Amino acid sequence: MMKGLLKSFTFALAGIWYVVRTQKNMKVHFTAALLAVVVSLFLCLSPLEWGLVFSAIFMVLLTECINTAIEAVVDLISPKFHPLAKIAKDCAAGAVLLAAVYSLAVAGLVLLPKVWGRM
Ligand SMILES: Nc1ncnc2c1ncn2[C@@H]1O[C@H](COP(=O)(O)OP(=O)(O)OP(=O)(O)O)[C@@H](O)[C@H]1O
Repeated sequence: MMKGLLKSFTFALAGIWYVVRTQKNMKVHFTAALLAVVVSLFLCLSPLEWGLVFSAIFMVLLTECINTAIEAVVDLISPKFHPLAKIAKDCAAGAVLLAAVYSLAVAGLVLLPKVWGRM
């Protein structure tokens, strides 16, 4: 049981590492996440505000992982142009965009006013 769990965990980490290695957007997301955490540490956020910041960070990272998974499956099943393949890839990319907009909203509503207040 523990062995199976450890195996699944290793596969999941390999998946995340694949996304980091191959997707330039993921590198950008990780850099932005790190920056957001460092800035947040200086701003003495409340638990709720930390929750919003982490929800934004994880939303972006997990949608990028799902987007990469969908792209891989689509490329496997439909290497040639197909309207349904286009829908699948465009919708997956749309999910990442929505998550990015959410994270910008959190940055604008939670972090920016605090940074502004310290100037
Ligand atoms: N097999 C396909 N059939 C139809 N449209 C496709 C197909 N593959 C890609 N597309 C279209 O091209 C767009 C870009 O696809 P692509 O696979 O290059 O993804 P990407 O967003 O550039 O991601 P990445 O750079 O991470 O590979 C898709 O959003 C889709 O509109």
